[in-house]
Amino acid sequence: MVPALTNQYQIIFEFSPWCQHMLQIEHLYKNYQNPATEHVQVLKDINLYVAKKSITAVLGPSGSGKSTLSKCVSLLERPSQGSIKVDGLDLTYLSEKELSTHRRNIGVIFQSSSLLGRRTVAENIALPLHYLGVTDQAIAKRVQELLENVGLSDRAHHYPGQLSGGQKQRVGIARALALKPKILLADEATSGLDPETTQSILNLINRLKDELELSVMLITHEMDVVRQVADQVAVLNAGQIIEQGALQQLILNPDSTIGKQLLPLKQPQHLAADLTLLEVLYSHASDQEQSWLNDFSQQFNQGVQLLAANIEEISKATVARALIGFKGIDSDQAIRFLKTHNIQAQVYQTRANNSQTCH
Ligand SMILES: Nc1ncnc2c1ncn2[C@@H]1O[C@H](COP(=O)(O)OP(=O)(O)OP(=O)(O)O)[C@@H](O)[C@H]1O
Repeated sequence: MVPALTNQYQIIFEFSPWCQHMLQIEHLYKNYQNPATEHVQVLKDINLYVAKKSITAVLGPSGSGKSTLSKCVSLLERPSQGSIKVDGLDLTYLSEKELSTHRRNIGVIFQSSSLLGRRTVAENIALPLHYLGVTDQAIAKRVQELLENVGLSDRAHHYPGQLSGGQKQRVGIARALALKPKILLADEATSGLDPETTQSILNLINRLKDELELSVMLITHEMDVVRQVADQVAVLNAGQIIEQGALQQLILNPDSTIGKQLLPLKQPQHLAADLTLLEVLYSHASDQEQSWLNDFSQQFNQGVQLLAANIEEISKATVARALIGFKGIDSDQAIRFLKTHNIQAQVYQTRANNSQTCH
């Protein structure tokens, strides 16, 4: 039973224009109690928000709880505690009957597109509409629209067995969008696809997000996927979120572990012992030239060596992590100078130094 007061608040929240997050997961816990096993806590105090027209990636190693989180968000599994609000409405309070209506707001794409092999592409896409009792004429129109959206108009009468992995996934996306959901939940949607197909599926999800104003939660273990499309990133480890934030902010945070993994720096093999080493981090608009290395040399009248660099185009900006080395310049002075160029710098700990510290 939903208390009357809570219902009122839910209704006010549902229609309020200032509710900027389409999906709000708050203090979510999931425990399992199997007869064969002891009490298992799989998710612990998960707090996660997905804004309208944005992509939040949930990244985590095997066993970290990604599938369980996905099942909780689509309410295939009931959370043990906490709330899952879609457009302001808490789904965890709803009865199974109410849930069957509200679940339509969440379209799910799975790793293997799980299509019915004996149904054509058009019939697979039409399934959710059939279950809802939509008329044949309306179904035909909607399926045509969806086929165009995912670029498969010429495959309507093919069977899944006649499609490539990427095409099957496009059918899965069309089916997930059939009921015009507000949220698209992509659960390992590109796992097992080659890099080119992965890129095309991510481009499609990105385009549909903008055109259909979707909020996307993308569950993945692939770093490349996150780099390519995520606006926000949350890292799940042993059932807890250990880091989260905007993709670019995490990369530009020198203390972020996921930032280092998203934009790693390869340490050169041989580093002269007398070099002062700085790790630098910066971003600038992709059409802006950066001449900070020249400026640095001129300022200190000393040569500077660029020893390693990883430069990526991320969220329409150039983001770089680099290692520079120089002699005869005070490192604090160098760090202060770089700051005037909006470059963050810190003294670089070589692996040899790090292992000395550890021992
Ligand atoms: N029904 C269940 N009963 C008990 N434990 C479970 C149940 N389902 C999942 N778990 C446990 O929860 C943990 C997280 O599992 P989950 O499948 O969510 O992880 P994952 O991050 O999706 O892993 P993978 O990437 O390998 O699919 C695992 O230790 C798993 O054994």
